[in-house]
Amino acid sequence: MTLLLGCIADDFTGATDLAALLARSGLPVSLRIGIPQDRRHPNETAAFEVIALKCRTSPVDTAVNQAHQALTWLKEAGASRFFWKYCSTFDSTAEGNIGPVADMLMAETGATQTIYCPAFPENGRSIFIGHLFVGEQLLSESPMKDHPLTPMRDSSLVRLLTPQVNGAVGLANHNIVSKGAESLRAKLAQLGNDGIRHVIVDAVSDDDLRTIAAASFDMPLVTGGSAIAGQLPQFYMEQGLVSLSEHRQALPKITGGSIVLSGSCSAMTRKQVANYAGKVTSLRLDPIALAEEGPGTALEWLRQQSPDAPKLIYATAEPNEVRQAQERLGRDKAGKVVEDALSEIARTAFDCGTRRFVVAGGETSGAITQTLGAAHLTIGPEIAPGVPWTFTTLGGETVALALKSGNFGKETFFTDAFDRLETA
Ligand SMILES: Nc1ncnc2c1ncn2[C@@H]1O[C@H](COP(=O)(O)OP(=O)(O)O)[C@@H](O)[C@H]1O
Ligand SMILES: O=C(O)[C@@H](O)C(=O)COP(=O)(O)O
Repeated sequence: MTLLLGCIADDFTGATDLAALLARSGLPVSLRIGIPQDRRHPNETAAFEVIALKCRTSPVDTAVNQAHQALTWLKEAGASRFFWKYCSTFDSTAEGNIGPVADMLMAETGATQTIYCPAFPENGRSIFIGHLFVGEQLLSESPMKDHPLTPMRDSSLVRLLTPQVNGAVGLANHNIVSKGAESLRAKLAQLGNDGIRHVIVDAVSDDDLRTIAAASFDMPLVTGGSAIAGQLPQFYMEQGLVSLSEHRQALPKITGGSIVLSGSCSAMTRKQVANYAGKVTSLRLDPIALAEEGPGTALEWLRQQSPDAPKLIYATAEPNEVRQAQERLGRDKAGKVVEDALSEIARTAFDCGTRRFVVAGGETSGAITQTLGAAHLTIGPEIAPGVPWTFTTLGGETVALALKSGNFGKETFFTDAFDRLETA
């Protein structure tokens, strides 16, 4: 099939989010974990190929290098348009690799200008006059200010992006976008004439995103959240680049035990963990104990549980508890001991017969998915906006895997997830 858009995502929950929104078009989406080792002939690709990297918190050189390898694979597979997916809350370390990756992708794809649009109105992320809001709060006043790895303390996307890119950053604000695609195209052209290659674009609604997609679908490179990507397929169809085929893949029925593993400390995950902990057997992990003793106690606990009983294992904690762990261990080590422990727990759960996994947290999902050895995910039904069930094969067994972004889903998400799988 013609590969319409080659996509690179900076984390795994972001990749499944992107895949879910592209899949709403009814066109085939393929999600590959890490840089694929095999080459693909253009006939063997889906309309949308997503490559999931785990580079959100990586140093610039590492992220640029990985994204370059992903781009090379996508080009060889036949892509001529590309999408760079980062978080709808623009998560980035102080050093920041969103801009450097975009600069590299522009150079390699011949893009003279690109847009930055992380807005995801369905999940409460909007951009107004270049400022990112989470619900009704500015990003810097939202719980994202306390993120364990990427605390976001500024809401101005222009200010956040400027030190990360070569050249100035422009803004196409809501007054422009609300006047329609021609107005936006004219603004982009004017900024381009002024030498501005990086443009933040405001969006507060799906209508705005449709306007932005209408003005940018033919750019070699578009960057942003999943929601702007989700608007692109209709324009490819309108251009006659692809048409909907009747063929829909049947989804597998998965039985076998279930587990929720949470390393996310995001505000919504904290509520979801509290909700689910009241319903199933659960175990809480302490990063300091993990650093001193390893995950042996948790693995033993897991082996003692009935394989069929639903269970929850989590390191999810309040911001002050995260701070304490980070003061004792350092930010990176605290994150890593939790990610390593949850990964080992996931592997043991699989060995004990677990076949339905829900993982909360982007970094956590990356660590667990890599440890389980998943290489290719098929996209299933959406549980909540941006969180689909996915299916993969591990050791000859089909496994259902839902990778939940920290702040996505309702309070009852974990129960919703297993209910959704029953009715899929
Ligand atoms: N109690 C804790 N103390 C310190 N760090 C933690 C704790 N629990 C989880 N972490 C780390 O916090 C990070 C959360 O990031 P992530 O998994 O991406 O979640 P989210 O999607 O909510 O951002 C991970 O590196 C995880 O290992
Ligand atoms: O764009 C989004 O918000 C998500 O797709 C995403 O990337 C979330 O990241 P985590 O909260 O780290 O899971």
